[in-house]
Amino acid sequence: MSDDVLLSVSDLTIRTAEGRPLVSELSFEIARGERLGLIGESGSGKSLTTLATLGLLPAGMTATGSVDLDGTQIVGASERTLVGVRGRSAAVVFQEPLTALDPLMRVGRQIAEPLRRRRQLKGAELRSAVTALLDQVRLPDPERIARAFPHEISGGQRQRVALAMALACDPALLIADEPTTALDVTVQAEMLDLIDGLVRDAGMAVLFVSHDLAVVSRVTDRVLVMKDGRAVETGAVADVVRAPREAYTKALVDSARQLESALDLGGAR
Ligand SMILES: Nc1ncnc2c1ncn2[C@@H]1O[C@H](COP(=O)(O)OP(=O)(O)OP(=O)(O)O)[C@@H](O)[C@H]1O
Repeated sequence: MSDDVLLSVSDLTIRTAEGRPLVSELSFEIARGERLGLIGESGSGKSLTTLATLGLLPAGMTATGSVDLDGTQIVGASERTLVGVRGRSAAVVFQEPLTALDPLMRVGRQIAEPLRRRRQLKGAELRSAVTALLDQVRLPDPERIARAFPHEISGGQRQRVALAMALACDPALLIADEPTTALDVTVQAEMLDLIDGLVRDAGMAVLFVSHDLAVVSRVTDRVLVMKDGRAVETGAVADVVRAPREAYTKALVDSARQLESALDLGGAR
Protein backbone atom coordinates (compact mmCIF):
# COMPACT_ATOMS: atom_id res chain seq x y z
CA MET A 1 0.00 0.00 0.00
CA SER A 2 1.49 3.32 -0.98
CA ASP A 3 2.24 5.91 1.70
CA ASP A 4 -0.45 8.32 0.73
CA VAL A 5 -3.23 5.71 0.98
CA LEU A 6 -4.97 6.16 4.31
CA LEU A 7 -7.75 3.60 4.02
CA SER A 8 -7.58 0.56 1.79
CA VAL A 9 -10.60 -1.72 1.76
CA SER A 10 -10.17 -4.86 -0.24
CA ASP A 11 -12.67 -7.66 -0.88
CA LEU A 12 -14.61 -6.74 2.23
CA THR A 13 -17.51 -9.11 2.80
CA ILE A 14 -19.80 -8.73 5.82
CA ARG A 15 -22.08 -11.58 6.82
CA THR A 16 -24.83 -12.11 9.35
CA ALA A 17 -24.40 -14.76 12.02
CA GLU A 18 -26.31 -17.11 9.67
CA GLY A 19 -23.79 -16.46 6.90
CA ARG A 20 -25.97 -14.24 4.71
CA PRO A 21 -23.80 -11.62 2.97
CA LEU A 22 -24.88 -8.00 3.54
CA VAL A 23 -21.79 -6.43 1.93
CA SER A 24 -19.96 -8.36 -0.79
CA GLU A 25 -16.41 -8.09 -2.11
CA LEU A 26 -16.22 -4.36 -1.64
CA SER A 27 -12.94 -2.63 -2.53
CA PHE A 28 -12.02 1.05 -2.42
CA GLU A 29 -9.27 3.36 -1.25
CA ILE A 30 -9.09 6.80 0.33
CA ALA A 31 -5.87 8.78 0.05
CA ARG A 32 -4.72 11.10 2.84
CA GLY A 33 -6.75 14.28 2.61
CA GLU A 34 -9.16 12.79 0.08
CA ARG A 35 -12.93 13.05 0.47
CA LEU A 36 -15.01 10.09 -0.64
CA GLY A 37 -18.79 9.93 -0.61
CA LEU A 38 -20.55 6.61 -0.14
CA ILE A 39 -24.04 6.74 -1.60
CA GLY A 40 -26.83 4.28 -2.16
CA GLU A 41 -30.39 3.66 -1.08
CA SER A 42 -31.38 2.56 2.39
CA GLY A 43 -30.11 -0.93 3.15
CA SER A 44 -27.36 -0.90 0.50
CA GLY A 45 -24.69 -1.52 3.14
CA LYS A 46 -23.21 1.94 3.63
CA SER A 47 -23.44 1.99 7.41
CA LEU A 48 -22.11 -1.54 7.83
CA THR A 49 -19.14 -0.58 5.66
CA THR A 50 -18.31 2.40 7.87
CA LEU A 51 -18.77 0.34 11.03
CA ALA A 52 -16.41 -2.32 9.66
CA THR A 53 -13.82 0.39 9.02
CA LEU A 54 -13.65 1.02 12.76
CA GLY A 55 -14.17 -2.59 13.85
CA LEU A 56 -17.62 -1.72 15.23
CA LEU A 57 -19.83 -4.30 13.51
CA PRO A 58 -22.90 -5.44 15.48
CA ALA A 59 -22.40 -8.56 17.57
CA GLY A 60 -22.62 -11.75 15.55
CA MET A 61 -21.67 -10.20 12.22
CA THR A 62 -18.40 -11.16 10.68
CA ALA A 63 -16.10 -9.42 8.24
CA THR A 64 -13.67 -11.05 5.84
CA GLY A 65 -11.23 -9.45 3.44
CA SER A 66 -9.01 -6.56 4.40
CA VAL A 67 -9.52 -3.11 5.92
CA ASP A 68 -6.17 -1.38 6.27
CA LEU A 69 -6.61 1.87 8.17
CA ASP A 70 -3.50 3.99 8.49
CA GLY A 71 -1.31 0.87 8.49
CA THR A 72 -3.47 -1.16 10.92
CA GLN A 73 -5.42 -4.22 9.81
CA ILE A 74 -8.91 -3.81 11.25
CA VAL A 75 -10.43 -7.13 10.19
CA GLY A 76 -9.73 -9.56 13.02
CA ALA A 77 -7.97 -6.92 15.15
CA SER A 78 -8.07 -7.19 18.96
CA GLU A 79 -10.14 -4.69 20.96
CA ARG A 80 -6.87 -3.27 22.27
CA THR A 81 -5.64 -2.55 18.74
CA LEU A 82 -8.99 -1.05 17.80
CA VAL A 83 -9.03 1.26 20.81
CA GLY A 84 -5.63 2.57 19.74
CA VAL A 85 -6.92 3.37 16.26
CA ARG A 86 -10.32 4.87 17.02
CA GLY A 87 -10.32 8.61 17.43
CA ARG A 88 -6.75 8.99 16.20
CA SER A 89 -6.72 7.32 12.77
CA ALA A 90 -10.45 7.67 12.23
CA ALA A 91 -13.36 9.15 14.15
CA VAL A 92 -17.03 8.98 13.38
CA VAL A 93 -20.09 11.21 13.51
CA PHE A 94 -23.40 9.35 13.31
CA GLN A 95 -26.81 10.51 12.11
CA GLU A 96 -28.19 10.69 15.61
CA PRO A 97 -25.84 12.62 17.93
CA LEU A 98 -27.55 11.21 21.01
CA THR A 99 -25.92 7.84 20.25
CA ALA A 100 -22.54 9.49 20.82
CA LEU A 101 -23.54 11.57 23.83
CA ASP A 102 -24.12 10.50 27.41
CA PRO A 103 -27.43 12.08 28.51
CA LEU A 104 -26.27 12.34 32.13
CA MET A 105 -22.97 14.07 31.54
CA ARG A 106 -22.39 17.74 30.81
CA VAL A 107 -21.27 18.40 27.26
CA GLY A 108 -17.94 19.90 28.30
CA ARG A 109 -16.94 16.80 30.27
CA GLN A 110 -17.75 14.56 27.32
CA ILE A 111 -15.52 16.56 25.01
CA ALA A 112 -12.84 16.70 27.68
CA GLU A 113 -12.72 12.92 27.98
CA PRO A 114 -10.80 12.13 24.74
CA LEU A 115 -8.57 15.16 25.25
CA ARG A 116 -7.62 13.96 28.71
CA ARG A 117 -7.14 10.36 27.69
CA ARG A 118 -5.37 10.86 24.38
CA ARG A 119 -3.66 14.19 24.70
CA GLN A 120 -3.03 14.04 28.45
CA LEU A 121 -4.44 17.53 28.93
CA LYS A 122 -5.63 18.68 32.36
CA GLY A 123 -6.71 21.69 34.40
CA ALA A 124 -6.89 25.06 32.70
CA GLU A 125 -5.28 23.68 29.55
CA LEU A 126 -8.01 21.05 29.25
CA ARG A 127 -10.77 23.61 29.84
CA SER A 128 -9.43 25.94 27.18
CA ALA A 129 -9.03 23.04 24.70
CA VAL A 130 -12.72 22.15 25.23
CA THR A 131 -13.78 25.76 24.67
CA ALA A 132 -11.56 25.97 21.58
CA LEU A 133 -13.21 22.86 20.11
CA LEU A 134 -16.71 24.18 20.76
CA ASP A 135 -15.64 27.42 19.17
CA GLN A 136 -14.18 25.57 16.19
CA VAL A 137 -17.57 23.97 15.46
CA ARG A 138 -19.02 27.48 15.70
CA LEU A 139 -21.16 27.00 18.76
CA PRO A 140 -22.12 30.35 20.24
CA ASP A 141 -21.26 30.89 23.89
CA PRO A 142 -19.05 27.80 24.22
CA GLU A 143 -18.80 28.16 27.98
CA ARG A 144 -22.56 27.90 28.40
CA ILE A 145 -22.74 24.92 26.03
CA ALA A 146 -19.94 23.18 27.93
CA ARG A 147 -22.02 23.38 31.13
CA ALA A 148 -25.22 22.13 29.45
CA PHE A 149 -26.57 18.58 29.40
CA PRO A 150 -27.30 17.17 25.92
CA HIS A 151 -31.09 17.61 26.31
CA GLU A 152 -30.63 21.31 27.11
CA ILE A 153 -29.29 22.15 23.64
CA SER A 154 -30.86 21.85 20.17
CA GLY A 155 -30.44 18.92 17.76
CA GLY A 156 -28.19 21.00 15.51
CA GLN A 157 -26.05 22.01 18.48
CA ARG A 158 -25.82 18.40 19.64
CA GLN A 159 -24.57 17.39 16.20
CA ARG A 160 -21.89 20.10 16.42
CA VAL A 161 -20.89 18.76 19.83
CA ALA A 162 -20.61 15.25 18.35
CA LEU A 163 -18.45 16.72 15.57
CA ALA A 164 -16.25 18.47 18.14
CA MET A 165 -15.77 15.13 19.94
CA ALA A 166 -14.83 13.44 16.67
CA LEU A 167 -12.33 16.18 15.88
CA ALA A 168 -10.85 16.23 19.39
CA CYS A 169 -7.93 13.96 18.60
CA ASP A 170 -7.29 15.33 15.13
CA PRO A 171 -8.13 12.10 13.27
CA ALA A 172 -6.61 11.42 9.85
CA LEU A 173 -10.05 10.30 8.62
CA LEU A 174 -13.44 11.68 9.56
CA ILE A 175 -16.27 9.25 8.96
CA ALA A 176 -19.62 10.99 8.75
CA ASP A 177 -22.64 8.69 8.47
CA GLU A 178 -25.69 10.71 7.39
CA PRO A 179 -24.62 13.45 9.83
CA THR A 180 -27.21 15.93 8.59
CA THR A 181 -30.18 13.71 7.76
CA ALA A 182 -31.96 14.31 11.06
CA LEU A 183 -31.56 18.09 10.84
CA ASP A 184 -33.88 20.56 9.15
CA VAL A 185 -32.76 21.93 5.80
CA THR A 186 -31.19 25.22 6.92
CA VAL A 187 -29.33 23.63 9.81
CA GLN A 188 -28.28 20.83 7.45
CA ALA A 189 -26.71 23.32 5.02
CA GLU A 190 -24.83 25.06 7.84
CA MET A 191 -23.55 21.74 9.12
CA LEU A 192 -22.34 20.70 5.66
CA ASP A 193 -20.51 24.01 5.23
CA LEU A 194 -18.96 23.58 8.64
CA ILE A 195 -17.72 20.04 7.93
CA ASP A 196 -16.48 21.12 4.52
CA GLY A 197 -14.52 24.07 5.94
CA LEU A 198 -13.05 22.18 8.89
CA VAL A 199 -11.82 19.17 6.94
CA ARG A 200 -10.37 21.38 4.20
CA ASP A 201 -8.48 23.48 6.73
CA ALA A 202 -7.17 20.39 8.51
CA GLY A 203 -6.38 18.48 5.30
CA MET A 204 -8.45 15.66 6.82
CA ALA A 205 -9.71 12.74 4.73
CA VAL A 206 -13.46 12.11 4.78
CA LEU A 207 -15.72 9.14 4.23
CA PHE A 208 -19.12 10.75 3.94
CA VAL A 209 -22.17 8.49 3.87
CA SER A 210 -25.51 9.63 2.52
CA HIS A 211 -28.41 8.46 0.43
CA ASP A 212 -28.49 11.97 -1.06
CA LEU A 213 -26.13 12.75 -3.92
CA ALA A 214 -26.71 16.50 -3.58
CA VAL A 215 -25.52 16.36 0.03
CA VAL A 216 -22.50 14.21 -0.82
CA SER A 217 -21.49 16.51 -3.66
CA ARG A 218 -21.08 19.41 -1.23
CA VAL A 219 -18.39 17.73 0.81
CA THR A 220 -16.63 15.18 -1.36
CA ASP A 221 -14.52 14.91 -4.51
CA ARG A 222 -15.30 11.35 -5.47
CA VAL A 223 -18.26 9.02 -4.93
CA LEU A 224 -18.72 5.30 -4.63
CA VAL A 225 -22.24 4.13 -5.40
CA MET A 226 -23.47 1.04 -3.52
CA LYS A 227 -26.42 -1.20 -4.22
CA ASP A 228 -27.33 -4.42 -2.43
CA GLY A 229 -24.00 -4.51 -0.63
CA ARG A 230 -21.89 -4.10 -3.75
CA ALA A 231 -20.06 -1.24 -5.44
CA VAL A 232 -21.92 -0.27 -8.60
CA GLU A 233 -19.91 2.67 -9.83
CA THR A 234 -17.21 5.08 -8.72
CA GLY A 235 -15.87 8.35 -10.08
CA ALA A 236 -15.46 12.08 -9.61
CA VAL A 237 -18.65 13.65 -8.26
CA ALA A 238 -19.01 15.91 -11.30
CA ASP A 239 -18.61 13.00 -13.75
CA VAL A 240 -21.06 10.76 -11.92
CA VAL A 241 -23.61 13.56 -11.70
CA ARG A 242 -23.26 14.53 -15.36
CA ALA A 243 -22.87 11.11 -16.91
CA PRO A 244 -23.89 8.24 -14.64
CA ARG A 245 -22.93 4.96 -16.27
CA GLU A 246 -25.25 2.63 -14.40
CA ALA A 247 -29.04 2.76 -14.48
CA TYR A 248 -29.11 2.69 -10.68
CA THR A 249 -26.82 5.70 -10.42
CA LYS A 250 -28.89 7.50 -13.02
CA ALA A 251 -31.99 6.97 -10.88
CA LEU A 252 -30.13 8.37 -7.85
CA VAL A 253 -29.04 11.38 -9.86
CA ASP A 254 -32.56 11.95 -11.13
CA SER A 255 -33.97 11.85 -7.65
CA ALA A 256 -31.24 13.94 -6.04
CA ARG A 257 -32.63 16.98 -4.38
CA GLN A 258 -31.15 20.31 -5.43
CA LEU A 259 -29.65 18.78 -8.51
CA GLU A 260 -28.92 22.19 -9.96
CA SER A 261 -26.72 23.11 -7.04
CA ALA A 262 -25.05 19.72 -7.16
CA LEU A 263 -24.11 20.37 -10.78
CA ASP A 264 -22.91 23.88 -10.01
CA LEU A 265 -20.71 22.67 -7.21
CA GLY A 266 -19.47 19.74 -9.26
CA GLY A 267 -18.55 22.09 -12.08
CA ALA A 268 -16.50 24.23 -9.73
CA ARG A 269 -14.11 21.38 -8.98
N1 LIG B 1 -27.74 -5.52 13.21
C1 LIG B 1 -28.19 -6.02 12.06
N2 LIG B 1 -28.68 -7.29 11.99
C2 LIG B 1 -29.12 -7.82 10.83
N3 LIG B 1 -29.14 -7.16 9.66
C3 LIG B 1 -28.68 -5.91 9.66
C4 LIG B 1 -28.18 -5.27 10.84
N4 LIG B 1 -27.76 -4.01 10.52
C5 LIG B 1 -28.02 -3.89 9.19
N5 LIG B 1 -28.55 -5.00 8.67
C6 LIG B 1 -28.93 -5.21 7.28
O1 LIG B 1 -27.78 -5.02 6.46
C7 LIG B 1 -28.12 -4.36 5.25
C8 LIG B 1 -27.27 -3.12 5.10
O2 LIG B 1 -27.56 -2.22 6.14
P1 LIG B 1 -26.86 -0.79 6.28
O3 LIG B 1 -27.37 -0.18 7.55
O4 LIG B 1 -25.40 -0.92 6.13
O5 LIG B 1 -27.45 0.00 5.03
P2 LIG B 1 -27.39 1.53 4.71
O6 LIG B 1 -27.06 1.60 3.27
O7 LIG B 1 -26.50 2.23 5.64
O8 LIG B 1 -28.88 1.98 4.93
P3 LIG B 1 -29.47 3.21 5.74
O9 LIG B 1 -29.25 4.40 4.86
O10 LIG B 1 -30.90 2.87 5.90
O11 LIG B 1 -28.72 3.28 7.04
C9 LIG B 1 -29.61 -4.08 5.34
O12 LIG B 1 -30.28 -5.07 4.61
C10 LIG B 1 -29.93 -4.19 6.81
O13 LIG B 1 -31.25 -4.63 6.99
